[in-house]
Amino acid sequence: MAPKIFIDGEHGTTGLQIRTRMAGRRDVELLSIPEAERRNAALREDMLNSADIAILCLPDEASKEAVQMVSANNNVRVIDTSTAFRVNPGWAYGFAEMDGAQADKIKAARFVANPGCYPTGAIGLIRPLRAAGLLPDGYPVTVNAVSGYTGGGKQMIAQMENPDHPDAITAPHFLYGLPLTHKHVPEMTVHGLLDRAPIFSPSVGKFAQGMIVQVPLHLDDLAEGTTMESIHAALVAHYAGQNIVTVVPLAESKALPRVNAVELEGKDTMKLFVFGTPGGSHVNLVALLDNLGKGASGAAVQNMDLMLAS
Ligand SMILES: NC(=O)C1=CN([C@@H]2O[C@H](COP(=O)(O)OP(=O)(O)OC[C@H]3O[C@@H](n4cnc5c(N)ncnc54)[C@H](OP(=O)(O)O)[C@@H]3O)[C@@H](O)[C@H]2O)C=CC1
Ligand SMILES: CC(=O)N[C@@H](CCC(=O)OP(=O)(O)O)C(=O)O
Repeated sequence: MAPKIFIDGEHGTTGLQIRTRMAGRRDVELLSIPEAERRNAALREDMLNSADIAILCLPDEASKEAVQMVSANNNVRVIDTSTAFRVNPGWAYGFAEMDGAQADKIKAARFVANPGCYPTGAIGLIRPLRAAGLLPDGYPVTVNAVSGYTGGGKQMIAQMENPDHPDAITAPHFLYGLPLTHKHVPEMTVHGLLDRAPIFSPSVGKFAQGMIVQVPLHLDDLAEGTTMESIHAALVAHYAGQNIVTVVPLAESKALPRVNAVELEGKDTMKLFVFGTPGGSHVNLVALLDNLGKGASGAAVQNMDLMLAS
């Protein structure tokens, strides 16, 4: 019998994209509730407890309630796409490529926390350098990013797409998270293996799906002898043997005049770049992804497939 999957929040931005990715699959059975009943708690509880895997695409508080609804039922495994459980040690962090053991942890887990979109880029760049000893303790990491507006869910989509919305946003590109306390900072710190929280400055552009995450570094303050080439080599070694996260060859990135935030729209992969000048004193590490692909729905389906393979 095909495993049953229930997407709680299936009519929201992340949920809909997961549904699209599952369309036509015969190896799983999708349980579904009509859109008008999406907040019917009794019906949701029933569906959640009938699933082999429940994928939660809800705000944090609703996710916590959904987890409560299945906590006594060991037959149900959970993938949560919210921020609620990402630094909870009882949950596996759903970034399979972040180190060699992570895919097996996800396969075996009952509870999997799907990473945030920005942390996927930031951790993807930072963790291999921490693991290789290139990024020393105490280094003041900064993370600057731009996201497509679908990252803000249904509400921001309406603000960006509907000029008559009472809170319509007309800016083509805006900074937010200005108090520097964005909810993704703990996750970047813990899974980036950082001993100091990074300064994180996010922004949104007037495009639906796509994301650039930048981590600029001073080579003089890294482990002695670290160069642009050794950073690139560490990333290449870290991501060897899989095809979701690719490290762009230095010769290729050197020839690029610009990086297009929407290049990976609709794709579930991530590209990493190392920019700088050979012999120079600075590098800029860049991750390119779709906030709804490897940054959310694509990662959730990848995690579901790992869990089903266990
Ligand atoms: N968008 C993105 O790029 C990413 C999103 N995420 C996370 O995924 C989760 C979902 O976000 P997103 O899809 O963007 O949000 P949306 O607002 O687009 O969708 C959320 C869905 O959940 C429903 N919902 C809200 N509260 C409840 C409740 N109490 N009970 C049942 N259903 C409820 C909403 O219904 P209603 O329409 O009635 O409000 C809506 O259908 C969030 O935790 C978000 O942080 C993670 C990574 C990236
Ligand atoms: C553009 C935008 O608003 N983005 C969201 C993050 C989207 C994401 O990664 O989702 P989680 O909330 O699940 O972490 C934000 O900054 O809150």
